[in-house]
Amino acid sequence: MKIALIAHDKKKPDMVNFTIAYTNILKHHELFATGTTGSRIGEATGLDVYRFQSGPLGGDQQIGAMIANNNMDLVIFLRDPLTAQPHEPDIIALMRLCDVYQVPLATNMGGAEILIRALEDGYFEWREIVNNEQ
Ligand SMILES: O=C(CO)COP(=O)(O)O
Repeated sequence: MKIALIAHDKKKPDMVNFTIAYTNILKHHELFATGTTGSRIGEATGLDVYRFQSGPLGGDQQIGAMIANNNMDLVIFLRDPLTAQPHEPDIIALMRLCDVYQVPLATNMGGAEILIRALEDGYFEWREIVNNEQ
């Protein structure tokens, strides 16, 4: 599965801890991230992560483009709900595209835990059907 990992600055420690905890699951999948999040994950876990631009420089939009091509199976986006982001329109657009294409999206750690366990337990097999229909 193709998984996008994104975290706002105050949530990056949580994302690092999450990816350390679930390295054994994540290593079986294709990982994509916005620039700084991807660096932090790579340094902490050694996982192979394709890095797009940093979020404020267009990284959310690049991941959005993958979603629009139905080329992303899961998005884990640890958002900071308490800090204004200069690129808020890009963030909203990314989440909207997840809704357009029925891509599972977690925006906090609670959802991320559930989705990663669902992935491990095979609940994402329906995505293969979607992907094979393309
Ligand atoms: O701003 C972001 C998502 O909106 C994240 O970008 P970085 O991973 O480059 O910090």
